[in-house]
Amino acid sequence: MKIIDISRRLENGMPVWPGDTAFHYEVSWSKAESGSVNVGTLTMSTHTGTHVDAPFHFDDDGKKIIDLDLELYIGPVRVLDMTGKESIGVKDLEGVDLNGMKRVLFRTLSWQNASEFPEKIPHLEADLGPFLAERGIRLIGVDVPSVDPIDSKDLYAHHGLNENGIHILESVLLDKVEPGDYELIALPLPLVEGDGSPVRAVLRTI
Ligand SMILES: N[C@@H](CC(=O)c1ccccc1NC=O)C(=O)O
Ligand SMILES: [Zn+2]
Ligand SMILES: [Zn+2]
Repeated sequence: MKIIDISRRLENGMPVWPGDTAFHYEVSWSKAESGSVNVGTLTMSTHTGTHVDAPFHFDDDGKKIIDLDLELYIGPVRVLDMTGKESIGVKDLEGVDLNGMKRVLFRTLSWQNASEFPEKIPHLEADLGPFLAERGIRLIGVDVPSVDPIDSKDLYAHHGLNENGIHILESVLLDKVEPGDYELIALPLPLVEGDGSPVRAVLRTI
């Protein structure tokens, strides 16, 4: 059994959503000062790097991170090849076997330069929510920072998935992952007020 880390590295200077808080880590209390330990301070947006969205991110009445069912974030997942697509919809999933799967990851490989925030990403189409829900999917993950276009304000895909009970994992790193079946572990932090949370996402070969 092998563990594949599909998390983006969290480091100063890393790309973040345009206009959002930059990621910053520093040792704020050094061993020289404290006499015993280095202690760090983090400043970051909840949508930094590999992260999950809580429905509260796009719905004032939606669930917060602490309310999410952890069962969703651990278990069998199918990685599907979606390379070369401008958007992903039902048309791309016809004939794809999702039998018994609760979790799916779309591997678009469209975010080529990891040190820069992408200008254009493949988005999910509105027809996907009902289609995936009917087939039992509860969690969807993408290797780009959003399931909607970067400049979207209506966030159709976010809402459409949420209305169908499907949760969202964003900015996983699938460059070294072959399509197929794995076990996913991607647990959010216990953020009581959180609209999103960074996760350490891994795949285990089965
Ligand atoms: N929907 C995107 C994030 C997003 O839209 C966003 C993230 C940080 C700061 C501003 C954002 N959107 C502003 O319109 C996401 O779920 O990660
Ligand atoms: Zn997000
Ligand atoms: Zn999102």
